Parts: sequence; C-alpha cells; structure tokens
Amino acid sequence: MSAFQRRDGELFVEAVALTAIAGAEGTPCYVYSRAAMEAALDAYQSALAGCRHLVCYAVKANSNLAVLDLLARRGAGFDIVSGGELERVVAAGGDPAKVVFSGVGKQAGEMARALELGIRCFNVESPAELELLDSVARAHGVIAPVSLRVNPDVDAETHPYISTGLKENKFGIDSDGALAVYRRAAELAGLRIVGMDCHIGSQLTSTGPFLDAVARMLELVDQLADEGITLRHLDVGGGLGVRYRDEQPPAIGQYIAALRAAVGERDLELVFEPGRSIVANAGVLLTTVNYLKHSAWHNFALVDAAMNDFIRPALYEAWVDIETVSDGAGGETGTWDVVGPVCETADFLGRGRELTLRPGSLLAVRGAGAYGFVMSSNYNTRPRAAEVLVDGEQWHVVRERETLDDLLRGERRLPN
Ligand SMILES: Cc1ncc(COP(=O)(O)O)c(C=O)c1O
Ligand SMILES: N[C@H](CCC[C@H](N)C(=O)O)C(=O)O
Repeated sequence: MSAFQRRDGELFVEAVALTAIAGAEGTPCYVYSRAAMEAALDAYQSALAGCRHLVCYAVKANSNLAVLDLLARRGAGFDIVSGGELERVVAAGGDPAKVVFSGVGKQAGEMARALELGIRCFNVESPAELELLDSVARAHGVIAPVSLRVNPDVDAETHPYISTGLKENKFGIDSDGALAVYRRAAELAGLRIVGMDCHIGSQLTSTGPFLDAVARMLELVDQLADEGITLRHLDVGGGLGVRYRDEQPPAIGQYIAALRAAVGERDLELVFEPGRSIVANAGVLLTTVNYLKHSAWHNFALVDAAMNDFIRPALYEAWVDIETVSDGAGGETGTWDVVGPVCETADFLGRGRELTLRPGSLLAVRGAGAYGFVMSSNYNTRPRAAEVLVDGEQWHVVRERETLDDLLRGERRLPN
C-alpha cells in the first residue's frame, strides 16, 4: 500500500496530512515517508534471501542524513561517488565496511580517506585510476580492495543523459579491454581484486538490458576464473526504474529474481546499488500556487517551487504527477502549465495539467524523493527548500529551509 493516501479528500503521508506540514513549515518543502523507504529496501533484502548479498543504497539519489540513517539501521550498505558522500555515510552512522566507492574521477585524497575508514571496495573506472589507487594504498601501507566497473556497451533504453553503459559514455572500462586491466590489477602490490561492477543507467523499465549486461559480465568472470583470478562479488549497479506516469518497470522482486537466475549457481555475492527505486516514490515536493496567469495560448499556474528546487522536468523533460493536496478547495478548472518564478523558460514542473486551482492552492509533486533536493541549487539566489521525514503520526524537519544568510556566507565584497 502506498504511503500516500487520500482521506476525506485530503492527501496524507502515512498518518500525517500534508496540509499540516505545509502550514507549519511553509513551501516549497520536500516530504518523505520513512515507511515507504523501508518497504522498498525490505523488498530488495527479502528478494535476496538465501543468497549472499549486499544492498548498497546509492547515496546520490537522496543523501539526507535521516534517510541514510534509517536505511543503515535496516542493514543497507552505501554506494558513494565522492568524499563528501562518504562523510555523510559516516555522519549518519553507516558502516564503512559496507561502502562501495563508484565514480569516474576519484581523487587521491578521497581514496586515502576511504582506505583509512576501511571501505568495502573501490569500483575502479579506468586504468589511470587503478594506478593512482595502487600508489595511494602503498603510500598508506594498506591494500585497496578493487572491483572494476566494466562498460558492457549495452543500451539501457532510457533518457540519453542517464544512460551510462554505452561505449560512448564516460563510465567504466570497455569490457573488451577489461581482462587486460584485471591482469594489471593482479600485478599491483597495493591492490586486491574482489569483484566486478557495472551500472548501465537509471530509470530502466525492463530487465532485458540488465540481463545483457550481466551476461557480458559473467563471460568475463569465467574468463578470469580460467586465468586463476576469482572474484568474491558481482555488483550489478542500480538503475531499476519506477512508475512516474505509465511506465511499467518490473517489481523489485521480479527484477532480483531475473538477475539471480542469470547468475545461477556461481559462488558470487550479489551487490546492488539502487537509488531511485528506494526513494523516488517515497517523497513529494509541496508547493503553493502564487498566481494564476492567462495568455492567448496557455494558462500558467505560478508556484513557489522552481527548477532550482526540482530540476528533473527542466533537465530531462521528466514527467511527474502533480496533484492538489485538498480536493474541493475550489478554483478554476483548466489545463495549466505549472511553472516556477525562475527566469528560464525551462522552469516548469509540469505542462498541460488538468487541475482545479486558485491562488493559495497547495500542490504535491509526486516522485520527488529521488534526485530532487540533492540536485537543487541556489539559482536566482533562492534558498533551498526544507526537508521533512514522516514517521507514522510524527514528522521531523530533517533539513531546515536555507536562509538568505546561508546563501551569502563566504562571499565578500571587494576590499576597497
Ligand atoms: C554507479 C551508480 N550506481 C547506482 C546508481 C543509482 O541509480 P538508480 O538511482 O537509477 O538506482 C547510480 C546513479 O547515478 C550510479 O551512478
Ligand atoms: N547518474 C545516474 C543517473 C542519475 C539520474 C538522475 N539525476 C535523475 O534525476 O534521473 C546514473 O548513472 O544512472
């Protein structure tokens, strides 16, 4: 059952009315459901029961400390892509031994810190990174656990900006050259080979591309075994899509079952790096209509959230559901472009939406739990939104709304 339900015409998250949160915290405001995030993580964990596994939540999808904390308490590991994300995991009480470090541009300082904390492994994305990691590890007198991120040249059939497993993408090591890089890794004294990794993109809505990628990885795993290089784990990345509109991605259980079947009886621990499928539909962005404006061509609803708060519609022309929080609050029924105050024509949350609106209407933008707040900015000198986590009948402000003082901090006028 969804954590978001209507009762007497009012949208609730768990047992809390969204109007109550907007009234107390103002808008724009992100609101997340603890139960929905936990249920999604549990779906991964239970589908993986009976096989060695680690679910490493992709921190980039929603990196609020409270979110990381609740997932860590339920046994999640974490997939990170920066030293900053590593410090978030530590601050949230996550276990560094369950952290995998992805990303094409890791820096020596980030590697050193990750080695100091004893992370589980580095997903190395290039031969040059492999050499640097070896030298950083040796300089610190430790051995770095290594997994190579292979690029299988598989089309994820998703938006080109979030497709990462094609040869032309910057990610991973060309799978045709991966054996040579493994051989090189085996020679380096500062490294220990532990696994193989792959992540082909985000918002995938069928299992086919995942299975193609896994098939390519398993070919390599078998070739490595023939050379005496055995791996402890296979990391198939994240990427499972969610339903924003009418997509029909496989359920978490179906997706895991398909991948488990593909891996078969091989003695490999399965690692996953899900982001969106854990948090996207556990969150909404609350926004208030400020003005209604009519032109010859369009009806505009000017709301107080903008592309700086939620950039997915502007960046990917992503579709997210927008609904009024209170039914029957009245207003003008029509087809509206829901747009923000930012000075860009791309500043829209949704276009051509059938809604009944008046100034003051409270709207919920659904599917905002992933790649929402984390991608927000201060463009147009707009303080970033507050974040609230609902837990049953209670709710907690897990990030305060930014103030203008926050925005000016660190800036200086000329000295004279
Ligand atoms: C290496 C890696 N793993 C996992 C993820 C999470 O992807 P998703 O949110 O689609 O599950 C990403 C997405 O950015 C990624 O780059
Ligand atoms: N970096 C991710 C995709 C991030 C997608 C996200 N930014 C979105 O809003 O859809 C990847 O490697 O697949």
